[in-house]
This record gives sequence, structure tokens and C-alpha cells, in this order.
Amino acid sequence: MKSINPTTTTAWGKLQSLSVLHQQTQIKNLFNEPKRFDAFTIRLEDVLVDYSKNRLDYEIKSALIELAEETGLRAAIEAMFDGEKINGTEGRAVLHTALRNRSNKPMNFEGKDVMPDINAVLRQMKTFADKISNGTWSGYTGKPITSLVNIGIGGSDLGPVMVTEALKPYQNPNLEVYFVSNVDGTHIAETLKKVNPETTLFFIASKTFTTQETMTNAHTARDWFLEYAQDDKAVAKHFVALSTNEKGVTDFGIDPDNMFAFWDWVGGRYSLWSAIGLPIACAIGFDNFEKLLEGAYSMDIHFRNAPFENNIPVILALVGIWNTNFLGATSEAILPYDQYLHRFAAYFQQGNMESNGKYVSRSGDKVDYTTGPIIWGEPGTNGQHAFYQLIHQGTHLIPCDFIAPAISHNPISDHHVKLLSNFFAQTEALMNGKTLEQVTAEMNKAGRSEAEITKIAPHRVFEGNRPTNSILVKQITPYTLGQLIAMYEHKIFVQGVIWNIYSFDQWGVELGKVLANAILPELVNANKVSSHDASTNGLINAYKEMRG
Ligand SMILES: O=P(O)(O)OC[C@H]1O[C@](O)(CO)[C@@H](O)[C@@H]1O
Repeated sequence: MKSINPTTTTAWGKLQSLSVLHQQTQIKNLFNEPKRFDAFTIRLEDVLVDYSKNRLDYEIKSALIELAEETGLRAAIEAMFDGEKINGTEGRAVLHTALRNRSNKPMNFEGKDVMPDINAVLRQMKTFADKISNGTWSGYTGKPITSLVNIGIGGSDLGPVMVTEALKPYQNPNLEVYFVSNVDGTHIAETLKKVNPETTLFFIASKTFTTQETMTNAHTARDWFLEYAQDDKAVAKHFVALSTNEKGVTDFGIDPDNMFAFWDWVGGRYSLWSAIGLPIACAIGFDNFEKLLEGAYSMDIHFRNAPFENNIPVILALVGIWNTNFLGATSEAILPYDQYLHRFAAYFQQGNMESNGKYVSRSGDKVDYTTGPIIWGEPGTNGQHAFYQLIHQGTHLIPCDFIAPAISHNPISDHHVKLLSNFFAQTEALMNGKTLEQVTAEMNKAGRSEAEITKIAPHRVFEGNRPTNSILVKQITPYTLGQLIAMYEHKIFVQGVIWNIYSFDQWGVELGKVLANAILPELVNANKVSSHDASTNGLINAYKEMRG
């Protein structure tokens, strides 16, 4: 992929001028144009994306599209789908789209079609998931498996957790699913308290099979299991590996027959579609896992073929760039009005921030513009009673994505209409705000004194004009969830291309890991340390003192 500094493009200059010109633009006034909602929404099957409540008009939108063209987005999309090594610093292709290529048409990496290998692993996953689902995979005492424990971290944890939570209504009622990620012993200890070794299956999920947290938890799980089973051969019935590292898996003691493989060209945070998705397939059934893949595939087709002006991931990415680089936003909130999506924001925290949290451009220079924003969020309406105050009246501009299903999996009394009334109200309030005149009139009507009005009214004013996207989905199903995940994956990709950074490496997490490995041996004795800076020495020595 070519290295193009986006700030040197004609479109960037144009957007800068437009941002100055539109400093006073009020989103609500843009709705004087009656067709705005239709013009600024995109539908793909049962997903509707409304980006009309943003501070942008047709001219800005077309300049943003020019920016995408000028920074080589078209070629970059093809390069990704064609298996080119677009992960430049690791020399890897980025082919998670092949994992959900339901057309089964060849997709090539280094001149070889990857589909036969993908299909072979999918068949292996189906056979295994079916056995778990129908209770024919039994543990060492002959009992069926009832507890699934995934041990992994980062991309080998967050995707499976998020999806199994999001698709709970589809979960096999005979199975409990647990996720252990933290190296803090509490995580595995509390999980092991809940499960029975005779009926528990452990998935050791690690692309590299070297990650400290995962290997530590995996060894603890195996030791715990062997205390009961007292037979190394029993491990084969209770431990499977999801990995690219066959040697690591064998060295750990897992039979290669119980290994589900994937490949270097699957990035960790894009891996839930691969063998890393096996716990998902076991929990919700393989057919539903396939529907998840189908949903993602439909978004892939849309992303690859739809014109930029009508392309959901491209438009979301461009709106994000407008907000970040031209309106000064530094964070974005993802706010799902669906309790089942309670890990969605956390999942895309990794997706976004590990991908686009970079200050070095593809040519190795330090960028002089903002790249990936801070991503955060919680499900509505909980967030409303926690941090929305700042979104409405704080000093930061925080563009928000509001996500909601039209149909709930739990249509109990009037819960869902109440939930959705909040979903609709929030974006309206963020856009319209409330003027001093309105507040004063309200307070007058309520019979408040002049003195009270003078004192309180300014605090009750909402500036409004805060940008939001609304993503309305018919229902959260495996298929629509697949679409939503792929939508955000491609949004991240588009932004990385335009920001001229490498979105598929993660060097920023290395330094901490290396230093932790250096410190570890220093913690196991009582000797005072003096090899670090004064603060780190002081902290380590205080820790040793406290520990006694
Ligand atoms: O699957 P692995 O190799 O254990 O890695 C886990 C995670 O660690 C990272 O490399 C860094 O946090 C992530 O990108 C990855 O998802």
C-alpha cells in the first residue's frame, strides 16, 4: 500500500476550509433540507445506519469521499481482499474476510487458494461443535460436557466473550460458558470453583501459544484437572487448542487431533471468525456460527462493491475522520441499547485502539494529525445514569454511535418501548439541546422566581449540536451481529488507510510485556532492587516490604 500523507491531499485542504466555514453550523438547521434523513441514511438488509445527525452537509461529504479516493482507499480495499501483505511491519496478509467467504470462490495468499484449508477447519469445528451440542463428546468419566471454559486474552478472548454474550438467546441451555483471560489468579480460581472437572472442556485459545497470561492460566487449569483425573490421557477429552502454533500446542500436551488451526494472516483482533470462534460455535450451535459468518460476508460484499457515498463502513469511517480531524473529537462512544451487547464496546476498544492507536505513518515518520480516537461505551440506559452528563454538557465533543434492535429477545411488558424511547430521545437531545429562552420559559411556567431563574437557568441549558450516528437493526441475530462486527472492522480499516498507518500490527503492547518479563525474576526474592528508575525501584521495594 502506498504511503500518502492525508494532509497533503487537495481534499484535506478543502475539508479544513469547510471546517472553518461551518464552525457555527447547527446540525438541527441542516434538517431544513427535507430529504436529509433519506440522503444521510444507508440500509443494508435489516441494518439501517443514520448519520444525518452529524455536522456535515453534501459538500463536506463529497470532500470526504475525495479524501478516500486521494488516499488510495479503492486500491487498499482490493489489496486486502486479494491477500496482499498489507500488514507491512509484520509482512503479513490480512485475510479475515476469507474466513467468512461464503461464496467459496478462491481467495489467494502467495498464489495459493486458502479456501480448502479454511473449509477443512470449518468441517472439523462443525464435527466437534455438534458433538458438544448433542452431548456425545464425553469427559473422562463418560459424562457429557456441560461447562466450556475459554482461556485466552485480547483477540483470543474478547470476540468469543462478546459474541456469546450477544447471542445468549441462541445458547444451548445444557451448557455454561466461562472466559478466563486475566493472569490475576482470581480469574481462574473463581471460574474453577464453578465447574466440575468431569464435565468441563477447556479451550486454550492463543494464536501464538506463548502469551504469558494464557499459558499461565492454561497450566493452572491442567494442574487442577489432573488433580482430579490423575491420568494424563484424560487431558485429551478436556483440553483443545485454538492456535497457529502446532509445536507449542504439542509441547503443552494437547493432542494435535484436538488442535483447531488458523493462520498468520488472521489478526488476533479479527480472529473470532476462525478457530478462535469454536467456543461460540459450541455454545450457540454450528448453524448459528455459520449465520454469523454469513452476516459478515454480506457486509464484506457491500463494503467491496457499494459506491463510497452509499457504503456503510466507508461513510462511518469518513464521518469519524471529519469529527476527529476537523472538529477536534478525541474519543468516540459506542452505546448499544441492548443488554446482550454489553461487551460490544469493550470488543471494539481492542478492535479500534490496537489497530489505529499509532503515531507512526506507513513511511515511518511521526504523523502530524490525530489518528485513532479513544473508544469507550456501555449499554444504554445504564450509561445515561453514569456518563451522559459529560456527553451532553461537558467540554469534550464526543461523537456517539447509538445501536438498537427494533425487536427484543425479551419482549416483557413495556420494557422495550421504554428502552427505545430513550434511544431515540438521546440523539434528539444531543442534536437539539435546549436554549436559555426555552429553559427560562419553562421555569417561568413552573412559577419559579426571577432570582431562581437567573441562578439556575444557565445550568439547564444544553448547547446541543453533538454528533451521533444511529444504527437500528431489526433484531440482534447471528446474521445481523455478523454484519455489525464486519461493519466496524471495515470502518477501522478505512480509517487506518486514510490515516496512513499500519492497522494490523500492535507493537505498542510489546514494551510493557518485555519489561514485565525482566522484572518477574526480581520479584521472587527479597533482595532490594536498584536497577530501575527511582520510582520503579521504590515501588518494587515497597511491594517486597509489604509482602514481608
Ligand atoms: O492469541 P495470542 O497470541 O495469545 O495473543 C493475544 C493478544 O495479544 C496481543 O498480541 C497483544 O495484546 C493481541 O493482539 C492478541 O489478540
